[in-house]
Amino acid sequence: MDPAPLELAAAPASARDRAYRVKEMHLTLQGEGIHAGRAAVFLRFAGCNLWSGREADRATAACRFCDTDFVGTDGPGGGTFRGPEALADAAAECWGRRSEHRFVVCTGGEPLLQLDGPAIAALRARGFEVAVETNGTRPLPDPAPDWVTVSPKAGQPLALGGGDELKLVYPQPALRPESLNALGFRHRLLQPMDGPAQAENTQLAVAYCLANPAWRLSVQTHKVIGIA
Ligand SMILES: C[S@@+](CC[C@H](N)C(=O)[O-])C[C@H]1O[C@@H](n2cnc3c(N)ncnc32)[C@H](O)[C@@H]1O
Ligand SMILES: Nc1nc2[nH]cc(C(=O)O)c2c(=O)[nH]1
Ligand code: SF4
Ligand SMILES: [Mg+2]
Repeated sequence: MDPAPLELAAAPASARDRAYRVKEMHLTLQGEGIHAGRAAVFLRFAGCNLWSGREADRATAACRFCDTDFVGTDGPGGGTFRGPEALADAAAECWGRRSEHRFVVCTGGEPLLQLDGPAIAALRARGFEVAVETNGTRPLPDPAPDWVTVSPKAGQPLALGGGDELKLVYPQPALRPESLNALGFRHRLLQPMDGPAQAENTQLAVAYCLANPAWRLSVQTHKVIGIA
């Protein structure tokens, strides 16, 4: 049998053997929310609990407006990473040698199906501030990410009652922004739903923010400037 290094032999099997399935990993600018414009490694986990990712299933999925391909591990920088250290090493390589302001955005798919405490600790150990973009249906790991963005989906109960930013894709007729007022978030944003009605949805979001100044607009800036 192949002997494991001592420190790995001492670690629990779950942390040592954990395989993370990643659709893509690349350096870009955060396009959305309060951190829009900030350089970040985008770590996009494969898979979601609200849609299979297959177009044939979209019309019957719990979340039907998704703008993202999160199926498989075949994107740029994607793959299966064995253990938190391998995952964090790949993110550090993506960032490059610069040491300051390291920022990783864990997204998906639904990142909280895979992102666990050991992965967050390994990313932090490499100097990263760790952000997550989640649909809010799963609890946070321990240690928790440094920045939590929750984007709730109509009809899907929230497991998270607060966070750093609430980013509601708008409009979702069965999920009015007012119904989220009691939740504990530092920032509240409306992000116009992309798709055939994107221009109209943007006007609706602008009107809502003008009438309700606790909310601000989140434009998907990466789409405007044509980066990933
Ligand atoms: C692809 S999701 C992945 C993270 C997580 N599953 C979630 O839904 O928050 C990343 C962000 O894109 C948003 N998003 C997805 N489809 C969108 C669309 N058609 N228009 C605007 N935002 C969208 C999500 O609400 C979320 O804030
Ligand atoms: N540039 C850029 N910013 C983003 N912010 C959230 C994104 C996501 O898909 O989670 C995203 C994305 O896909 N690209
Ligand atoms: S929950 Fe997020 S990743 Fe899943 S289908 Fe909806 S927008 Fe896409
Ligand atoms: Mg995206």
